[in-house]
Amino acid sequence: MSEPFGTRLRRAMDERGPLCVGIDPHASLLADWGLGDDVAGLERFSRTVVEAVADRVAVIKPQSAFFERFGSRGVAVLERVVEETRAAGALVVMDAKRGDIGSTMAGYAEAFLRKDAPLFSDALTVSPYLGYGSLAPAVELARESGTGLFVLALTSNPEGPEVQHAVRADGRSVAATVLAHLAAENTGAEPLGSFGAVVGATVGDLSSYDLAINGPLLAPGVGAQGATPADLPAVFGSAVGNVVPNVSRGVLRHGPDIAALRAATAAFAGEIRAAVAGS
Ligand SMILES: O=C(O)c1cc(=O)[nH]c(=O)n1[C@@H]1O[C@H](COP(=O)(O)O)[C@@H](O)[C@H]1O
Repeated sequence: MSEPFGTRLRRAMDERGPLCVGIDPHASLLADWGLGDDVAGLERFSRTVVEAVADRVAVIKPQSAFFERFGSRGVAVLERVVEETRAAGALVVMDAKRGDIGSTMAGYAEAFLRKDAPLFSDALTVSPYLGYGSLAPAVELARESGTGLFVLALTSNPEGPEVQHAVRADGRSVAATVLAHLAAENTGAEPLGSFGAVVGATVGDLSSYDLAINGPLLAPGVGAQGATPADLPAVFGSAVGNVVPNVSRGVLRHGPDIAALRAATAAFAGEIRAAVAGS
Protein backbone atom coordinates (compact mmCIF):
# COMPACT_ATOMS: atom_id res chain seq x y z
CA MET A 1 0.00 0.00 0.00
CA SER A 2 1.19 3.54 -0.75
CA GLU A 3 2.47 5.73 2.02
CA PRO A 4 -0.48 7.88 3.18
CA PHE A 5 -0.72 11.50 2.08
CA GLY A 6 -0.63 12.77 5.68
CA THR A 7 2.70 11.03 6.31
CA ARG A 8 4.18 12.40 3.09
CA LEU A 9 2.85 15.89 3.81
CA ARG A 10 4.25 15.96 7.35
CA ARG A 11 7.67 15.00 6.01
CA ALA A 12 7.52 17.62 3.24
CA MET A 13 6.47 20.30 5.74
CA ASP A 14 9.31 19.36 8.08
CA GLU A 15 11.86 19.39 5.27
CA ARG A 16 10.69 22.38 3.23
CA GLY A 17 8.42 24.33 5.57
CA PRO A 18 4.62 24.40 5.33
CA LEU A 19 4.11 27.00 2.58
CA CYS A 20 1.87 26.08 -0.35
CA VAL A 21 2.23 28.19 -3.48
CA GLY A 22 -0.92 28.39 -5.58
CA ILE A 23 -0.80 28.45 -9.37
CA ASP A 24 -3.73 30.66 -10.32
CA PRO A 25 -3.20 31.92 -13.87
CA HIS A 26 -5.75 34.76 -13.78
CA ALA A 27 -6.15 36.60 -17.10
CA SER A 28 -4.95 39.78 -15.36
CA LEU A 29 -1.74 38.05 -14.22
CA LEU A 30 -1.07 36.70 -17.72
CA ALA A 31 -1.34 40.29 -18.96
CA ASP A 32 0.93 41.59 -16.17
CA TRP A 33 3.52 39.00 -17.18
CA GLY A 34 3.34 40.17 -20.81
CA LEU A 35 1.67 36.92 -21.89
CA GLY A 36 -1.35 36.32 -24.09
CA ASP A 37 -4.64 35.20 -22.57
CA ASP A 38 -4.31 31.92 -24.45
CA VAL A 39 -2.99 28.38 -24.05
CA ALA A 40 0.61 29.40 -24.85
CA GLY A 41 0.42 32.10 -22.16
CA LEU A 42 -1.12 29.67 -19.69
CA GLU A 43 1.62 27.14 -20.33
CA ARG A 44 4.47 29.65 -20.05
CA PHE A 45 3.02 31.10 -16.85
CA SER A 46 2.37 27.86 -15.02
CA ARG A 47 5.57 26.11 -16.05
CA THR A 48 7.59 29.17 -15.00
CA VAL A 49 6.04 28.97 -11.53
CA VAL A 50 6.82 25.26 -11.33
CA GLU A 51 10.42 25.88 -12.40
CA ALA A 52 10.79 28.67 -9.86
CA VAL A 53 9.34 27.06 -6.76
CA ALA A 54 8.46 23.35 -7.05
CA ASP A 55 11.93 22.31 -5.89
CA ARG A 56 11.64 24.33 -2.68
CA VAL A 57 8.10 24.37 -1.31
CA ALA A 58 6.20 21.48 0.27
CA VAL A 59 3.03 21.92 -1.75
CA ILE A 60 1.85 23.41 -5.02
CA LYS A 61 -1.86 24.03 -5.50
CA PRO A 62 -2.92 24.50 -9.11
CA GLN A 63 -6.32 26.17 -9.41
CA SER A 64 -8.07 23.97 -11.96
CA ALA A 65 -10.57 26.70 -12.95
CA PHE A 66 -7.93 28.73 -14.73
CA PHE A 67 -6.85 25.71 -16.79
CA GLU A 68 -10.37 24.42 -17.52
CA ARG A 69 -11.19 27.86 -18.95
CA PHE A 70 -9.14 26.86 -22.02
CA GLY A 71 -10.87 23.51 -22.52
CA SER A 72 -8.98 20.31 -23.28
CA ARG A 73 -5.78 22.12 -24.22
CA GLY A 74 -5.80 23.91 -20.85
CA VAL A 75 -6.34 20.61 -19.08
CA ALA A 76 -3.38 19.16 -21.00
CA VAL A 77 -1.25 21.99 -19.58
CA LEU A 78 -2.56 21.15 -16.11
CA GLU A 79 -1.48 17.51 -16.62
CA ARG A 80 2.06 18.66 -17.38
CA VAL A 81 2.05 20.99 -14.37
CA VAL A 82 1.10 18.07 -12.13
CA GLU A 83 3.80 15.85 -13.59
CA GLU A 84 6.57 18.45 -13.42
CA THR A 85 5.63 19.54 -9.91
CA ARG A 86 5.78 16.01 -8.59
CA ALA A 87 9.08 15.41 -10.40
CA ALA A 88 10.53 18.45 -8.59
CA GLY A 89 9.54 16.96 -5.24
CA ALA A 90 6.53 19.06 -4.23
CA LEU A 91 3.14 17.55 -3.44
CA VAL A 92 0.23 18.55 -5.66
CA VAL A 93 -3.03 19.64 -4.07
CA MET A 94 -5.44 19.88 -6.97
CA ASP A 95 -7.83 22.72 -6.28
CA ALA A 96 -10.91 21.59 -8.17
CA LYS A 97 -13.40 21.81 -5.27
CA ARG A 98 -15.44 18.87 -6.43
CA GLY A 99 -18.62 17.78 -4.67
CA ASP A 100 -21.65 15.81 -5.92
CA ILE A 101 -23.95 12.95 -5.01
CA GLY A 102 -21.98 9.89 -3.97
CA SER A 103 -22.23 7.94 -7.23
CA THR A 104 -20.95 10.93 -9.23
CA MET A 105 -18.39 11.76 -6.56
CA ALA A 106 -16.90 8.36 -7.30
CA GLY A 107 -16.22 9.60 -10.85
CA TYR A 108 -14.50 12.75 -9.60
CA ALA A 109 -12.43 10.69 -7.21
CA GLU A 110 -11.30 8.45 -10.10
CA ALA A 111 -10.33 11.54 -12.10
CA PHE A 112 -7.94 12.89 -9.47
CA LEU A 113 -7.11 10.18 -6.94
CA ARG A 114 -6.74 7.00 -9.01
CA LYS A 115 -3.08 6.24 -9.54
CA ASP A 116 -3.14 5.94 -13.32
CA ALA A 117 -5.43 8.92 -13.96
CA PRO A 118 -3.91 11.68 -16.13
CA LEU A 119 -4.58 14.25 -13.37
CA PHE A 120 -3.53 11.99 -10.47
CA SER A 121 -2.71 14.34 -7.60
CA ASP A 122 -1.54 13.95 -4.03
CA ALA A 123 -4.73 15.53 -2.70
CA LEU A 124 -7.93 17.16 -3.93
CA THR A 125 -10.07 19.99 -2.56
CA VAL A 126 -13.70 18.93 -2.13
CA SER A 127 -16.94 20.53 -1.01
CA PRO A 128 -19.00 18.77 1.68
CA TYR A 129 -22.07 20.90 1.09
CA LEU A 130 -24.06 18.07 -0.50
CA GLY A 131 -23.63 16.40 2.86
CA TYR A 132 -20.34 15.09 4.24
CA GLY A 133 -21.38 11.47 3.56
CA SER A 134 -21.56 12.19 -0.18
CA LEU A 135 -17.75 12.37 -0.13
CA ALA A 136 -17.43 8.74 1.00
CA PRO A 137 -16.24 7.38 -2.40
CA ALA A 138 -13.42 9.95 -2.42
CA VAL A 139 -12.44 9.11 1.15
CA GLU A 140 -12.36 5.44 0.25
CA LEU A 141 -10.25 5.88 -2.89
CA ALA A 142 -7.90 8.29 -1.08
CA ARG A 143 -7.26 5.62 1.57
CA GLU A 144 -6.53 3.06 -1.14
CA SER A 145 -4.23 5.26 -3.23
CA GLY A 146 -2.37 7.04 -0.42
CA THR A 147 -3.82 10.40 -1.37
CA GLY A 148 -5.72 12.98 0.66
CA LEU A 149 -8.62 15.39 0.67
CA PHE A 150 -9.00 18.97 1.79
CA VAL A 151 -12.62 19.49 2.73
CA LEU A 152 -14.05 23.01 2.77
CA ALA A 153 -14.92 23.89 6.36
CA LEU A 154 -14.55 27.64 7.01
CA THR A 155 -13.70 29.30 3.73
CA SER A 156 -11.93 32.61 3.32
CA ASN A 157 -14.67 34.36 1.33
CA PRO A 158 -17.22 36.65 3.00
CA GLU A 159 -20.18 34.63 1.65
CA GLY A 160 -19.12 31.42 3.43
CA PRO A 161 -20.62 32.04 6.88
CA GLU A 162 -24.26 31.98 5.71
CA VAL A 163 -23.84 28.25 5.12
CA GLN A 164 -20.90 27.31 7.31
CA HIS A 165 -22.01 29.09 10.50
CA ALA A 166 -25.59 27.80 10.19
CA VAL A 167 -26.57 25.97 13.36
CA ARG A 168 -28.11 22.52 13.21
CA ALA A 169 -30.94 21.21 15.35
CA ASP A 170 -28.37 19.71 17.76
CA GLY A 171 -26.81 23.15 18.33
CA ARG A 172 -23.64 22.41 16.38
CA SER A 173 -22.67 24.59 13.41
CA VAL A 174 -22.30 23.10 9.94
CA ALA A 175 -18.56 23.86 9.88
CA ALA A 176 -18.03 22.27 13.31
CA THR A 177 -19.80 19.17 11.98
CA VAL A 178 -17.42 19.00 9.00
CA LEU A 179 -14.44 19.32 11.36
CA ALA A 180 -15.81 16.54 13.58
CA HIS A 181 -16.19 14.22 10.57
CA LEU A 182 -12.57 14.90 9.62
CA ALA A 183 -11.33 14.24 13.14
CA ALA A 184 -13.10 10.87 12.95
CA GLU A 185 -11.46 10.04 9.57
CA ASN A 186 -8.03 10.81 11.01
CA THR A 187 -8.39 8.81 14.22
CA GLY A 188 -5.20 6.96 15.02
CA ALA A 189 -3.25 8.29 12.03
CA GLU A 190 0.38 9.11 12.73
CA PRO A 191 2.13 11.47 12.38
CA LEU A 192 -0.74 13.25 10.59
CA GLY A 193 -4.01 12.19 9.00
CA SER A 194 -4.68 12.52 5.29
CA PHE A 195 -8.05 14.24 5.57
CA GLY A 196 -7.57 17.97 5.93
CA ALA A 197 -9.87 20.94 6.33
CA VAL A 198 -9.82 24.22 4.44
CA VAL A 199 -9.91 27.02 6.97
CA GLY A 200 -9.26 30.50 5.63
CA ALA A 201 -6.57 32.59 7.30
CA THR A 202 -9.00 35.50 7.01
CA VAL A 203 -11.82 34.04 9.11
CA GLY A 204 -10.85 35.68 12.41
CA ASP A 205 -11.62 34.19 15.80
CA LEU A 206 -11.80 30.41 15.65
CA SER A 207 -11.79 29.82 19.40
CA SER A 208 -15.24 28.22 19.30
CA TYR A 209 -14.06 25.59 16.78
CA ASP A 210 -12.12 22.44 17.56
CA LEU A 211 -9.32 22.44 14.99
CA ALA A 212 -7.62 19.41 16.53
CA ILE A 213 -8.61 17.12 13.67
CA ASN A 214 -5.25 15.32 13.55
CA GLY A 215 -5.02 16.42 9.94
CA PRO A 216 -3.69 19.33 7.92
CA LEU A 217 -5.43 22.70 7.76
CA LEU A 218 -5.12 24.35 4.35
CA ALA A 219 -5.21 28.09 4.98
CA PRO A 220 -5.78 30.27 1.93
CA GLY A 221 -6.13 34.01 2.34
CA VAL A 222 -2.52 34.99 3.04
CA GLY A 223 -1.33 37.74 0.70
CA ALA A 224 -3.89 39.13 -1.75
CA GLN A 225 -6.90 38.47 0.54
CA GLY A 226 -5.32 40.42 3.37
CA ALA A 227 -4.11 37.89 5.96
CA THR A 228 -0.41 37.84 6.87
CA PRO A 229 1.81 35.05 8.18
CA ALA A 230 1.94 36.88 11.51
CA ASP A 231 -1.85 36.38 11.85
CA LEU A 232 -1.59 32.58 11.76
CA PRO A 233 -0.88 31.85 15.46
CA ALA A 234 -3.81 34.00 16.61
CA VAL A 235 -6.20 32.43 14.11
CA PHE A 236 -5.14 28.79 14.52
CA GLY A 237 -3.92 28.66 18.13
CA SER A 238 -2.44 25.33 19.15
CA ALA A 239 -3.25 23.83 15.72
CA VAL A 240 -0.83 26.20 13.95
CA GLY A 241 1.76 23.43 13.50
CA ASN A 242 -0.61 21.62 11.14
CA VAL A 243 -1.38 24.67 9.01
CA VAL A 244 -0.44 24.74 5.32
CA PRO A 245 -0.75 28.42 4.38
CA ASN A 246 -1.50 29.01 0.71
CA VAL A 247 -0.26 32.07 -1.14
CA SER A 248 -1.18 32.50 -4.81
CA ARG A 249 -1.31 36.09 -6.10
CA GLY A 250 0.99 37.29 -3.30
CA VAL A 251 3.79 35.29 -4.97
CA LEU A 252 2.61 35.25 -8.59
CA ARG A 253 2.51 39.04 -8.93
CA HIS A 254 6.33 39.02 -8.68
CA GLY A 255 6.75 37.08 -11.96
CA PRO A 256 7.75 36.40 -14.61
CA ASP A 257 11.28 36.83 -13.26
CA ILE A 258 12.29 33.52 -11.67
CA ALA A 259 14.59 35.12 -9.11
CA ALA A 260 11.82 37.48 -8.03
CA LEU A 261 9.33 34.60 -7.70
CA ARG A 262 11.88 32.74 -5.58
CA ALA A 263 12.57 35.78 -3.43
CA ALA A 264 8.85 36.34 -2.77
CA THR A 265 8.42 32.66 -1.92
CA ALA A 266 11.41 32.74 0.43
CA ALA A 267 10.07 35.87 2.13
CA PHE A 268 6.66 34.28 2.80
CA ALA A 269 8.31 31.03 3.89
CA GLY A 270 10.57 32.92 6.32
CA GLU A 271 7.71 34.92 7.81
CA ILE A 272 5.64 31.76 8.22
CA ARG A 273 8.53 29.93 9.90
CA ALA A 274 9.07 32.83 12.29
CA ALA A 275 5.35 33.12 13.11
CA VAL A 276 4.95 29.39 13.76
CA ALA A 277 8.18 29.15 15.78
CA GLY A 278 7.24 32.14 17.92
CA SER A 279 3.76 30.87 18.72
O1 LIG B 1 -9.66 25.74 -1.38
C1 LIG B 1 -9.00 26.76 -1.54
O2 LIG B 1 -7.82 26.71 -1.83
C2 LIG B 1 -9.62 28.06 -1.22
C3 LIG B 1 -10.54 28.05 -0.21
C4 LIG B 1 -10.94 29.26 0.37
O3 LIG B 1 -11.64 29.29 1.37
N1 LIG B 1 -10.45 30.42 -0.15
C5 LIG B 1 -9.60 30.45 -1.22
O4 LIG B 1 -9.16 31.54 -1.60
N2 LIG B 1 -9.22 29.26 -1.81
C6 LIG B 1 -8.36 29.26 -3.01
O5 LIG B 1 -7.07 29.72 -2.65
C7 LIG B 1 -6.51 30.56 -3.66
C8 LIG B 1 -6.26 31.94 -3.08
O6 LIG B 1 -5.57 32.74 -3.96
P1 LIG B 1 -4.91 34.14 -3.55
O7 LIG B 1 -5.98 34.94 -2.89
O8 LIG B 1 -4.49 34.71 -4.86
O9 LIG B 1 -3.76 33.85 -2.62
C9 LIG B 1 -7.50 30.52 -4.82
O10 LIG B 1 -7.13 29.46 -5.69
C10 LIG B 1 -8.83 30.18 -4.16
O11 LIG B 1 -9.70 29.48 -5.01
